Amino acid sequence: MKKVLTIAGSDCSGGAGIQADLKTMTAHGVYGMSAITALTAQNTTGVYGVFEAPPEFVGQQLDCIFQDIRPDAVKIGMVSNASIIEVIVRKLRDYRAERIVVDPVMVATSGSRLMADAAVTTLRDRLLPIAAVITPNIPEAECLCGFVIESTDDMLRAAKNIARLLPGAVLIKGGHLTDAADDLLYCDGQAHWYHAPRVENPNTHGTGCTLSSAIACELAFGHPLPEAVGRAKEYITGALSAGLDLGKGSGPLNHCFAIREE
Ligand SMILES: Nc1ncnc2c1ncn2[C@@H]1O[C@H](COP(=O)(O)OP(=O)(O)O)[C@@H](O)[C@H]1O
Ligand SMILES: Cc1ncc(COP(=O)(O)OP(=O)(O)O)c(N)n1
Repeated sequence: MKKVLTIAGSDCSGGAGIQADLKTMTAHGVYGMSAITALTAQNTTGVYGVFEAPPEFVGQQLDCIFQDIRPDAVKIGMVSNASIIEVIVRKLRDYRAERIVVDPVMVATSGSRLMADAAVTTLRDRLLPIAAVITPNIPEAECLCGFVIESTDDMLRAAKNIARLLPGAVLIKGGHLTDAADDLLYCDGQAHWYHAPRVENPNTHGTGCTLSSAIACELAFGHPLPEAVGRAKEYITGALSAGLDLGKGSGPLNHCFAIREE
């Protein structure tokens, strides 16, 4: 069985973070493991508290994982401060971790900050260089490229600009542009578009976490990145389309639509 590790924050309401990642991994038929960077008190209406793990404890979790069950791929989500990022980079380099997917989570869709401003520089300079692919949404891509993204042409310009920051690839998610849900992968100097109709579902909590975990699973199976992204995109569209109406705000996805085996 393939093994995939998520390094991310916990969402007690189960829609995003570690919980979304592990559900995605189980639905893909891989063995999921987690190193928790922070506990959040959140639900479908917002994030009400964040309790960061001490960096050395994040390191201890990574030692326990890599010294026992080596992951085939790693997804990194919420990393709220520079010290946590530094320890993750050091450990992943020491253990020569492969197939690293970085979702540069900065702000939850509800508006709450999940990364300190000061950590963005460390993310850019230290974490992005070890990623096979990074998966910013539109506001995160704007933060990395420094200009406003309002169209698919802007997405391409931003992807080329961000690609200069890292040796790996960039997937800009278009979920925050209004008319469709088209994502752009910029990989080895080539643009790959993934077109999908917008699903009329207000319950989108955890879409970014789910997509990045699904990409990590597909990379663990050995699919080349453009194909892995295509398969992950089908998964996210399916989980959104299957619908689930839980909570008073933007509810979680339905991961039960596709319990599948590879
Ligand atoms: N209403 C929607 N219909 C279809 N796909 C969507 C919808 N909203 C988001 N997506 C897709 O979900 C994935 C996550 O995108 P996005 O919501 O932009 O990221 P984040 O959750 O990080 O803000 C992308 O593949 C995006 O295209
Ligand atoms: C613990 C935790 N990690 C990440 C997020 C953000 O989730 P994401 O899927 O990127 O987007 P939204 O759910 O905010 O739309 C989170 N909320 N909590």
